[in-house]
Parts: sequence; structure tokens; C-alpha cells
Amino acid sequence: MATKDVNTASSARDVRTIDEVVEVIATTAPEIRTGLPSRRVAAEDQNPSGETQMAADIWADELLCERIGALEGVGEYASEERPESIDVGNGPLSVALDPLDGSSNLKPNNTVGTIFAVYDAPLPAHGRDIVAAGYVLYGPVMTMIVARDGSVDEHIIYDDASYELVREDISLPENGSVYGFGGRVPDWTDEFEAFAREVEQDDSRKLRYGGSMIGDVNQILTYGGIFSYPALESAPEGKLRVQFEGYPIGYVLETAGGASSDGTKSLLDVDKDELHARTPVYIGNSDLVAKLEAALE
Ligand SMILES: O=P(O)(O)OC[C@H]1O[C@](O)(COP(=O)(O)O)[C@@H](O)[C@@H]1O
Ligand SMILES: [Mg+2]
Ligand SMILES: [Mg+2]
Repeated sequence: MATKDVNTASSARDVRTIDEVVEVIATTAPEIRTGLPSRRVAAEDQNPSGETQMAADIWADELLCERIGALEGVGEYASEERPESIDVGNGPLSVALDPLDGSSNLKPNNTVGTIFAVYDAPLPAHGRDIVAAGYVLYGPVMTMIVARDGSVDEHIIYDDASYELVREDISLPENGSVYGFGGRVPDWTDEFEAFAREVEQDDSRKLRYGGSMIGDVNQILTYGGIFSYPALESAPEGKLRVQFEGYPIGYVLETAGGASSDGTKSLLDVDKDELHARTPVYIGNSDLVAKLEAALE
């Protein structure tokens, strides 16, 4: 489960590269947001996970690949939308993205986001190789969460691509008050369902689930509580991808003093060497994640 035991950049060059990656993510966000209205339609292709891509998924991926690939310190780029990682230079760091998380939410106009992770290793990399991670949320306000150097910060991104630090060193609130669980209920395991019912019975907590992981995770970072996209009867590895969703979210939550788990151990300790491998995802306050792990035993 583990909290606050995360890796950070060790050289001045890597620190500068992370600054540049964050800058690209932030300054590209208004452009991505402006380009979404005309791209809320399905594309012809499927992504490597077999899901229908939206035009916006492919477009955001290409835009970010071009800009992140141009950074001197970045050697490899990968995303949920392309089968293989690509060599983009000789830099020592790798960047993995979910260019638009929750893109099925574009149609009903709910939150979507861009998730990024910087790894100090070739791809597919391990969770313990992450040196910075975060995400942009294209909500009513554009916000960017950045976890690095043991701190999680929130910025507001403005339409002119400037951004402002608004919350520093965010800690997960104690006594978490929200929960959100993905997957079809009849497809949950008996153990997970029993745990979910117990969480629901606590009258200090409310359901908050929008179907875009990054929006749902940001609810937890804001109010505390627990989010899961669990192992399912029909899909024991769940739905979310280790490299593009599991590791970065684990890194953000653990840096904020919360916990992450695949059901038995920290998401950052998941060992999967396939770029598009999936994992069950459970994140939130440490006490709730510990209870969940005990319930799944
Ligand atoms: O449609 P479901 O099964 O509820 O899945 C929702 C989950 O799928 C996702 O949309 C997958 O992410 P992508 O949209 O990036 O493929 C998550 O954001 C979300 O938690
Ligand atoms: Mg996603
Ligand atoms: Mg996506």
C-alpha cells in the first residue's frame, strides 16, 4: 500500500526536463480544450486496448507527442493511443501519456483530462521509476496537478496558456467523504461488493462517480475517500492501464499522503512489462485502502 515513498529527479538536467514537460502540458492544454468541440466523434480506429478512439484522442496524442518529443531531455514517448513507444531523441527520461482520459465523456460533456508520467527509465518502465506525474482537468476551470519532489501542487491554467500556482503541498483530507467505484456491479467480485456496501453504509460519505477516472480521482484528492476501478469477474486485471493511468495516479496519491493499491500492494510496485498492461486500481485514504486490501484477501 505504501505512502510517501516516491522517487524524485536526481540531476539538474532531469529537473529542467521535468520543468519543460510540465510547461508543455500546461501550455498545450488551452489548445486541446479549444480543439475539443469539433472532435467529439468516434474515429475509425481502435486503440491498442481495443477501445474505440475519439477523434480528440488521436489529435491530442499527436499534438503532445510532437511537443514533448522535441524536448532535449526526453528519449522516449508512449501513449495509450499508439501501439509502441517511440524514440524521440537521446534524452534519459521517458514520458508516457493518457492524452485524454475519460474521452467517452466528451459526448455528454463531462470532465476529461490529460495524464502524464515522467520515468527515469526506458518504456515500459516501472512505477518506482517515475520522477514526476500529474494531470490536467478540462473542467469548468482548467486545473493542473503536478506531483514531484515529494509535493503535490495545483495550478489554474488560463486561456492564454499562462498558469498560476493555487495550492501547494496538497495533502489528502483525513476522514474522506466521497467514494466512486467503476465497473458493472454484477461484474464485481463478492469480496469487493461486500466492501463497497460497507463504505456506502457510512453516512459521512457520498457517492461521486463520473466515469472519467481523472475527474473521479480529483474528487478524492479534494475531499478524501476512495476510488476504485476494481478487478472484475470478467476482467481480473480491471480496465485501467498500468503505465498511463495506474502508476501516475498511484504516484500522485502517495505523494499527497494517501495510498494506492492493486488489491495487495502499492500501484507503484505492480510488475508488468507490457506497455498496455492493465491493473485493478484502488486509491484513497490509507485507512480505507488498508480495509479494502483486507477485504479482498
Ligand atoms: O466505461 P467504464 O467501464 O465505466 O470505464 C470508465 C473508465 O474508463 C476510462 O474512461 C478509461 O480511460 P480512457 O477514456 O482514457 O480510455 C476511465 O477514465 C474511467 O474510469
Ligand atoms: Mg484513460
Ligand atoms: Mg485516454
